[in-house]
Amino acid sequence: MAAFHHHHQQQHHQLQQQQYKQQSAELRRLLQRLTVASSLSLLCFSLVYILTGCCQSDLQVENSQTGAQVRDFVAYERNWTGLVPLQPVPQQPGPEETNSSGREWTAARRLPQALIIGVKKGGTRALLEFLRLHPDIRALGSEPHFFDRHYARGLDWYRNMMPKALDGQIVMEKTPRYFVTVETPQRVRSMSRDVKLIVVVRDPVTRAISDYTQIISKTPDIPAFERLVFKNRTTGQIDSLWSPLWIGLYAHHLERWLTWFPRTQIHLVSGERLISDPAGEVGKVQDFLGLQRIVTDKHFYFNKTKGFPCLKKPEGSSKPHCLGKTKGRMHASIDPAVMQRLRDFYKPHNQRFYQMAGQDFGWQ
Ligand SMILES: Nc1ncnc2c1ncn2[C@@H]1O[C@H](COP(=O)(O)OS(=O)(=O)O)[C@@H](OP(=O)(O)O)[C@H]1O
Repeated sequence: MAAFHHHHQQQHHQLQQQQYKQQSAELRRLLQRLTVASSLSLLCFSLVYILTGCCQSDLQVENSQTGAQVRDFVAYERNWTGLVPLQPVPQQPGPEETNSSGREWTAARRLPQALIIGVKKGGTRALLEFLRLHPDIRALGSEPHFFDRHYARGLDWYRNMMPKALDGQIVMEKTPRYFVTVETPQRVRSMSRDVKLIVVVRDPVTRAISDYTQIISKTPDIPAFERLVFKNRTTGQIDSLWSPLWIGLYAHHLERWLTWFPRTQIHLVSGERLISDPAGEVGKVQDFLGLQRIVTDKHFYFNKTKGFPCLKKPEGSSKPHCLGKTKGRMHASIDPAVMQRLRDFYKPHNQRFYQMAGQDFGWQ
């Protein structure tokens, strides 16, 4: 009986041990699962983080006419708003975010009140970077191409692209292609009838060569400039529909804008003077925007190596800074006879443009 009792006790003990082992195995499995789950979620977070970074830079490239150009200014991308959510974010601050005078304390995203609409290769990047020194200007670093390429995404998408701005600050962006795209003026007007428009213009012949220099740097196999400018080389007929020449027909493009906006709402900047007297040209833009002239001579110095004005202290940095390598590059040398033919071609167009502009830009 005692033996039976002992045997029974042993069996019970073994059973208990087995149960205990089973339980601890289950616990271990649970722990393992927990570890795997938490590692997985950590991995997911890391992935999302990395992807967010990737999308941001992809978008920057997509949003510029030239990826290189945006990369030139990566150091300046302090206003960049990060990954653009397709869902609108709440724009109005809550009551706790306004002070007793009703003025907003926190910055909010707003649609732009000013646009640099052109012209490609006119000096638009230089102007935008100079204007960014002004504390009352908040400018988007990249080119959003909203009105010409991404219009279907809607105004909420566009607003979310903009940097946050305080009350009284002017929000702006630059997309040089707006000036020459047919549908743009009407679309801009339907966003706001009061928006201020800025166009940097430059001698159309030099501008065309600058444009061509960029094109050939990306597609080295294209024919020579001298071949592309002519529809028929023997008759000397110019191919005015070739994009680098088409863009330079400023009077034609401005006329279109003037059917939607009064002349007073469009400010023309001389691309040549923006180089020879940046403070003077930026001064006039500040007047046009109704801002105090805060960006002045003091902000610029002439960099002899670069051959262009540079910033003593660009936004968010204390070091002097010039624009990147793709700005102010050596142009392809062009047959002087072809240059002359182009000057003759543009002469009447330029005269008409000077009349509309109410100023002579002094192009040959
Ligand atoms: N300060 C300063 N530094 C460098 N470059 C300057 C500057 N001011 C004006 N420019 C002229 O800007 C030309 C490029 O124009 P954009 O910025 O409008 O080009 S783009 O349309 O955005 O590609 C660029 O054209 P290229 O000289 O043909 O490279 C410059 O002549």
